[in-house]
Parts: sequence; structure tokens; C-alpha cells
Amino acid sequence: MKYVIGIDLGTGSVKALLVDQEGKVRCESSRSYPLLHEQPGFSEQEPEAWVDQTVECLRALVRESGVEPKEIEGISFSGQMHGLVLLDEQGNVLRPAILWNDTRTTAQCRAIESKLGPKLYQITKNAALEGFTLPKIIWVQEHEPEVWGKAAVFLLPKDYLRYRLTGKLHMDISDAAGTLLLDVMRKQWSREICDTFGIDMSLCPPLAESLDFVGCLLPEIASRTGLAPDTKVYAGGADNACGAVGAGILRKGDALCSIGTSGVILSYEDREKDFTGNIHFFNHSQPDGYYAMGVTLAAGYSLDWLKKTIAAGESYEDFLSKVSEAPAGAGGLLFTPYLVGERTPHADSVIRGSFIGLDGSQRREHLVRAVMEGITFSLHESVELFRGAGVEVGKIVSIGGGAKNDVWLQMQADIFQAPVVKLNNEQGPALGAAMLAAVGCGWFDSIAECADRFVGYDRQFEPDPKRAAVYRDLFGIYQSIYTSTRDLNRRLQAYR
Ligand SMILES: Nc1ncnc2c1ncn2[C@@H]1O[C@H](COP(=O)(O)OP(=O)(O)O)[C@@H](O)[C@H]1O
Ligand SMILES: O=C(CO)[C@@H](O)[C@H](O)COP(=O)(O)O
Repeated sequence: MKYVIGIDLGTGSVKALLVDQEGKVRCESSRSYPLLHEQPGFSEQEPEAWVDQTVECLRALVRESGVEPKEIEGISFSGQMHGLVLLDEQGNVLRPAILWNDTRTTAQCRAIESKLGPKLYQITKNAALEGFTLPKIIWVQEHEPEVWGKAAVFLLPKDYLRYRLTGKLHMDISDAAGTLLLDVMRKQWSREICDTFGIDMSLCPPLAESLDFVGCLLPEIASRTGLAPDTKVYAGGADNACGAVGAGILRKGDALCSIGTSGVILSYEDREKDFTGNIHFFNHSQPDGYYAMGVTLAAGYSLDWLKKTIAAGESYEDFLSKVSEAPAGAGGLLFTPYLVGERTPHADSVIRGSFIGLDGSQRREHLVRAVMEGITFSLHESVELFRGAGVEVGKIVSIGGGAKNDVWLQMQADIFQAPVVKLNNEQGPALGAAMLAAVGCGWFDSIAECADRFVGYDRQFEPDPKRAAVYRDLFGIYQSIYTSTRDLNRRLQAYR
């Protein structure tokens, strides 16, 4: 039997999957690493921790699977997007990586908008948001000129990991799309944007397609992990592109709802398309494909927060067991999931969450239901932006924590007013990465052919007309909470 490995370098942990030619997961392994919050709004990580924990993960995978290393043909990657890793001439890391959920760069975003005007959108197809890479580069230029002076190249998290595993410098296009330095339609670095911000083109690494072969493992990495040195390494993709690959989102009309720590609504696009309301438009890992995506920053994070706050130590199953006893609309209680600010449709790092409509008759299950509904309403704002732009949102594949609970899956169908389906063996972006390796190794002619073998669907949830009508009414009230609480949150900011 032959195998491939898919590695997902997430924000909290790295996960590696060993997958056979039928798409069966033979073994999996995961290791976590810390987030560093040196100041409010800062979110950083030590790139060395990614490398150490990935090596540990791979060593465990090889040892525990009992598979012969020479049977493992290829490796590919998925990774948290946007994080800035700066290297000097010798390839040494110059400072901790500044991550996608770091919000220090509001001033730099405004500067990008005023210097580039409409060109920003024409070239990058995206808006200037704190999470993206270019504002982080400008922040380093302004606040750490001595670091910037030594910078020879910038990378994204999984591209740095791949560099350390192979010694080869590349950035894959699906991830480069999230830097605000890529001409998304031409798939090349934008000289105009680089020149505007004093970024020498030599700082931009060579670009690769997700399926490209980029090299083999360094001998030192092979001996530390137990893998064979001639294991082939393929470029890989952004975690959302790989999540889409792993869920079979590969054709026009395919849509994905992913509720992890953050939440994403993603629609496959086969050509250039204009969106409003902070919908991102990125290159897919599928050659010549794209995807549009709206992001709720605190999706599963909001439910985790409530669980930690009122039910610490309980399992998710117990915590959610009574949710169906509360009616749709949670007895008039609405929640906005802005615990760390928001991205879509409101790019706002100052806004914070609310419970509106608390009533003495409400019980714990009303609060839990309101939080699940609020997260789903927030994602529905993206669904509506897609529909407003003429995208036909038909069936939505649901993945992540939000797909582990049937009440939540039904709620998604009722709020999105679309059928929602779950996968029969969901493995998230790591499976997408493994699929890129499988296609790279030549096991399949295309990602779609691989998906036919590797991706299977389970139960489908249809919208219930009565609940869908309740949610349609409540959605209007939900949407007005943002405008009603924006100014209040600006005034409260000083007290945080
Ligand atoms: N059994 C469950 N039912 C519903 N939601 C869950 C369950 N388990 C986890 N979650 C939610 O899903 C989120 C984690 O999803 P996951 O896909 O594992 O996240 P990530 O990709 O960010 O690591 C948690 O924040 C939690 O809110
Ligand atoms: O910022 C984005 C996408 O634009 C996030 O989706 C990151 O890519 C983080 O991924 P997780 O580690 O939460 O899966």
C-alpha cells in the first residue's frame, strides 16, 4: 500500500494525517503550541515551535502507524493564513510571527486605503483588513526599522514550515492571495503595491501552485522524523482552500460552512467576480479556481467562551443537550458574536458582542441556543452577501465543530434557508492537504477525481418552513444590533 501525509498547521495546533490510496486515514497525530499575546490585540507565535511540534507529530505518525517509511510517497500542507514570518539573508527568523488574528494594524489599513485607493481592490480583489499580511509588513517598517532593515524575504506560516523541512523557499498562490501583495487574477506579485510601500521585490518569495512538487525532505528532517529522505513534498494551500478541497468544494455552485474557532462561508468561483461587504476573493488550490469567503472571527470561539463561563468542565454533548428545549429565537434573546471584533460584513476591531432581550424566564438553554443562533446569523450575513452578488447558494457542506451537533446543523439549514449536508468522515484541511499530495504524486489526474474517491457525504438537513420564517424575521433585528451598538462599544473601549 502507498500513503501520503497531509499536515495542517493551525493556529492552536498542528495535525498530521496518514492517508492511503482509498482515502482511508491510517493514522493521525496532533501537537499544540502557544499563542503569545504580549499586548492587547497582539497575537504572535514562535515559528520554531511550529517546526518542533510538526517534527514530533510526524515522528509519532511514522512510529504509531507501523507503516514502512518508503511506502509514504508524498507530503503536502495546509496552513493558517496571513501570518507574517520575516527571515534574514541566512534564513533566520527575525521576530515572532504576527498572526491572522492580530489586530494592531488598523492605522496601516487606513494608510493602504488612502495610498492605493481603488487600485487595491482592482489588483488584490480584497479590502485592507487588519488580519492580512501587508499591514503587518508596514507595521514592522514603522515600529521595528532595525528588524525591517535585516529582512531578506517574507513567508507565511506553512511556507516557513515547508522551507524548514525542504530548505526550499516558496509561497503557494492560494496563500499568497491573502497577503494583499498578489495580483490575484494574474497570479503574480504586484510591483505597483510593492513599490508603493517600499518593499523590494526580492522580499517576495518564488510563487508555486498548490500541486507543484517543490523538493524532498532535508536529511536532518528525515532522520528526526523517521521518514525517507526522498519523500516528495508538494506546495499545499491556505487552510480555507484545503478545507474546501477536503470537503469537495470544487465546482461552481458548491458552498461550505466551516465553524471552527472562526467561522467561514465559502463559495467556489470559476471566474473573477465582484463582492461587497468585506467578502474575500482568493485563488483556490484547484488550478484556475477561486473562492469567495466571508469570515466570522469568533464563531466556535463564542460557544467555547460561554461553555467556559457557565459550564466549565462539561462535555460538549452535555452542554448542548437541552438546546432543542428552547424555541427558535431563544425566547426573544439575540446574541452577536463580536467577542474579538468582526470581519464580515463589518470590518471592525472595536465592536464587541451583546446579548439583547435577556428575560427573567430564560434558562441556560436559552443562552446556549442564542449563542449558536447568533453565530449562525453572523454567517448568514455572508450567505446573503453572496446571494446579493448573484451567487446561487444551493446545498451547503458543513464542517468543523458546527457539524458535530444535529441541532446546529438543522439550525444552519433553517437560517441559511438551504439544504445543509455533513461529511461522513470529516478530517478538515489536513485531508485537503493529503489530497493535494495524492494528486501531486500522480495517483489521480485531478483534485476532483481524488475527491470522488476520498470525500463522502452523510445526512442532509432540509430547512423547516416554520422555523425558517421565524429566523427570517429575527435576522433583520439581529442585523440592526451592529449599528445600534457600534457607538456604545467605541465609548466602552477605554474600559477594556
Ligand atoms: N460536539 C460539539 N458540538 C458542537 N460544537 C462543537 C462541538 N465540539 C466543538 N464544537 C465547537 O467547534 C469549535 C472547534 O471546532 P474545530 O473544527 O475543532 O476548531 P479549529 O479548527 O478552530 O481547531 C469549538 O470552538 C466549539 O465551539
Ligand atoms: O484568517 C483566516 C482566513 O482569512 C483564518 O481562517 C485563518 O486562516 C485561521 O485559521 P484557523 O487556524 O482558525 O483554522
